[in-house]
Amino acid sequence: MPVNAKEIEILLNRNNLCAEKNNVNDYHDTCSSPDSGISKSRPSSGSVTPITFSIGDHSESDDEGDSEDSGLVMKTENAETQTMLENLKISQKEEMDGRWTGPPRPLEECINLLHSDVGVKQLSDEEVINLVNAKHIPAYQLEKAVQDLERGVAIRRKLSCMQKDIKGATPDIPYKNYDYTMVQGACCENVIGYIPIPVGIAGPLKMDGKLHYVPMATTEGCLVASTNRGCRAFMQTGVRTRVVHEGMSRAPVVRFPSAMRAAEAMLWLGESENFEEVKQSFDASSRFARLIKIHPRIAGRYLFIRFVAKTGDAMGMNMISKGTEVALQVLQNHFHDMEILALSGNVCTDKKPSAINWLEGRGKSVVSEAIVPANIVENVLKTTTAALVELNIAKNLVGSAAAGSIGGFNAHAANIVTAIYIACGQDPAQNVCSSNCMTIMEPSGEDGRDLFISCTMPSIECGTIGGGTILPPQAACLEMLGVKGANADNPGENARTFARIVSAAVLAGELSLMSALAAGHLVKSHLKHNRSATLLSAIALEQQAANLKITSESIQEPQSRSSKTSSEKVVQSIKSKLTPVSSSTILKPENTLNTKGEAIKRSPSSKSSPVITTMEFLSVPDCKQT
Ligand SMILES: CC(C)(COP(=O)([O-])OP(=O)([O-])OC[C@H]1O[C@@H](n2cnc3c(N)ncnc32)[C@H](O)[C@@H]1OP(=O)([O-])[O-])[C@@H](O)C(=O)NCCC(=O)NCCSC(=O)C[C@@](C)(O)CC(=O)[O-]
Ligand SMILES: NC(=O)C1=CN([C@@H]2O[C@H](COP(=O)(O)OP(=O)(O)OC[C@H]3O[C@@H](n4cnc5c(N)ncnc54)[C@H](OP(=O)(O)O)[C@@H]3O)[C@@H](O)[C@H]2O)C=CC1
Repeated sequence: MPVNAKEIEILLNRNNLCAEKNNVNDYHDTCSSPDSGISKSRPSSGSVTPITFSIGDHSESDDEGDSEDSGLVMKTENAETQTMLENLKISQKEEMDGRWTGPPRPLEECINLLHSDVGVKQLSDEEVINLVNAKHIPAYQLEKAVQDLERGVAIRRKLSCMQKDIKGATPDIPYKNYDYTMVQGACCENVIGYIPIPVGIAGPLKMDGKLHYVPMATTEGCLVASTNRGCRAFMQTGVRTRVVHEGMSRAPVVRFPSAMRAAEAMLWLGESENFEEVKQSFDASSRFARLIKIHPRIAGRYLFIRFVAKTGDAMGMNMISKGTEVALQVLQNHFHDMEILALSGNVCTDKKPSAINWLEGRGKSVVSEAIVPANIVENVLKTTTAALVELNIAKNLVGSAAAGSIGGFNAHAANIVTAIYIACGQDPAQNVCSSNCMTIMEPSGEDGRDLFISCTMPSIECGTIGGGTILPPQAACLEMLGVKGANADNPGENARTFARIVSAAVLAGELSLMSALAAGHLVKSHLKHNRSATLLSAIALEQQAANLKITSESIQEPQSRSSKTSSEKVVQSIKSKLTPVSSSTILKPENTLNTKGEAIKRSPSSKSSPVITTMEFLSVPDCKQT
C-alpha cells in the first residue's frame, strides 16, 4: 500500500519524539504509543475492541494527542528531513510486506487467518490486537501467535500503551535488537522490552595469583570507583580466597498426624541406609545435583526437611527443587500419613534473611583475605591501619550487633554482590543471603601499620550455567571472568571460582568504603560521583526561575516528556523560554530572599540597573547555590 503523506508525517513525528528523547532510536518504538503518533479510531465492523490503533487512514483521528503531533510536523523542504522521509518510506514498506495495511477486517476473517498455516503473518497489528481483546490470543502468548518474537513484543507494547496508567512510559523502554530466543521459556514472560543498566569494570583484581576484571552493573555512582580503588590497593600483595563449603538447600514443609510421628520420620532420615535410599532417587534426577546432607528440623507436627546438595556449576534452585520432589516421594512410601504442605517451607532459606544460612551456609561458603602495606593504606586509601581497625570494630562488629544484625557484619557487601549479580545473570533476589558477610580488620606487620583484612561469606548463591547466565550480555560478563558456562573437566569449578571472585571483590569494596568513612570522604566522594550535576543544575535553574517569580507562562513545562530525558535540553529549553523580565515583573531587591529566608541586599551596580534580564540572572554565579 502506498504510504500517504499524513502517515509519513505521523511516523516522522514519532521518530522525532523518540530521537529527541533518546538521541538513539534504533532500539526504540517508532510507533508504540498514542502519545507518539498512534491514534484512536472507531472500530470497524466485526471489531470488538472499544479502542483500536490505526496505522492506516488517520483522517478521522480524534486523538487528543493530535494537536501535539501537528505542532511537531517538520517542514519537508529541509534536506535532512527529506532523507528521513525516504528512510521511513523504505522501512515502512519492508515492515508492511505481506502484512495487511488496510482497515481491520472482520473478526471472523481474522480468526480464520489466525488458524491457517500462513495467514497469521498477514494480519495487521491492529487485527492481532483485536484478536487479543476478543480473547482469541492470550496477550502473554503473542510471540507464539504471530510467530515472531520481536513483533510479539512490539504488539504487547501497543496493547500496554492502551492502558491509561502506563501509556506514556513504554516508549522509553527499549525493545529492539534483542535476542528474545534466549528469554522465551527461560528468563521472563509478558516481555515488553529490556532495561539497560550501565556496566562498569573494577580491576585488575589480583586474586590467587591471577588478574580479573570485574563487571559491575549499577546505577549507584561511586560504587565502581570504590571497588576499583580496593582492587588497586590489593595489587601489590593480592587477595587469597578459599571455598570452605558448598551446598544448595531446599526444605519442604511436611505435616504428620502427631508430633511423635513427625519425630519418628525425623529419626528415620538420620539413619545412614535411609539417607542412601533417598539420595539414590535424588541423584537420579540430575547429572550434576548430588545430595550431601539432610538436615531435618521439627516444630510440633511439622517437619522441615532441609535437603542440601552440590549442584555443579549451576546455582541449582531448579535442580534441587526437582530432586527434592522425587526424594519426598521416597519418604512418603515409608510414611503414608505424611502430608506434603509445600516444596518450600522457608527453612531453605531462599531470598529472605535468615540465621540458618548465616550459620549453616548456603551455596558457596567463601573466605578471603589480604594484607595491605602501610604505604598503600596511607597513599591510596588516605587513612591509617589504626583508624580502619578501630572503625571496623565500632561499625561492622559493635554497630551491627547493636542493630541486631544477622549476617550484616560488613559495610556494603550487598553493593558489590548485587552489581556483579546483575551483570553476570545471577538471580538478583539472591543478593539477600549472598551478601551475608563478616569483615574483620587487624593490624599487621612488625609495627602494626600494615592492614590485615578478611571477609567471610557463608552463603554466596551463584552459578555460571542456567537462569540468566544464558543471556548473551550476561554470558559475556562471565566470559570476562573466565567462568562462562559449565566446566567440562571439573563440573562446579567455574561456579566456585565465580564465588571466590565475588568474595574478593567484596573485600575490595569493603576496604575502600571503610577507608572513605575513616577519612571522612564518603559524602564528598558521593557528591562528586553520585549526583547528576547537569540535571540538578537544571532543577536549580527552575527553582531560581520560580523564586524570581518569572511569569509562569514564560516557562512551559520544563519537565515535559520530550525534554526530561536530556537534562541539557531542560537547561536549554529554560534558557530559550525565559524572556527578559518586563518592568511589571521587576523584583524589588528587598523581596528577594536568600536560602535562609533573609532579604538579599543588592550591590549598587545592580540597583543602578533595576531590570534584571533572565540571561543576566542565569549568569549570576550564585544561582547554583540554591
Ligand atoms: C571515590 C573514591 C574511590 C575516591 O578515592 P580517592 O582516594 O580520593 O581517589 P584517587 O583519585 O586518589 O584514586 C585512588 C584510586 O581510586 C580509584 N579511582 C578513583 N576514582 C575513580 C574513578 N572515577 N573511576 C574508577 N576508579 C577510580 C583508582 O583505582 C585510583 O587509583 P589509580 O588508578 O589512580 O592509581 C573514594 O572516595 C571512595 O571509595 N569513596 C567511597 C564510596 C563508596 O564506597 N560508596 C559505596 C556506596 S556507600 C553505600 O551505599 C552504603 C552505606 C555507606 O550506606 C553503607 C554503610 O552504612 O556503611
Ligand atoms: N525452582 C525454584 O524454586 C527456584 C528457581 N530459581 C531460578 O532457578 C534458575 C536457576 O536454576 P538452576 O537449577 O541453577 O539452573 P537450571 O534450571 O538451568 O539447571 C541447570 C541445567 O544445566 C545442566 N547442566 C549442564 N552442565 C552442568 C554443570 N556443569 N553443572 C550444573 N548443571 C549443568 C543441568 O543438567 P541436569 O538436567 O542434568 O541437572 C540442568 O539441566 C534461575 O533462573 C533462578 O532464578 C530461583 C529460586 C528458586
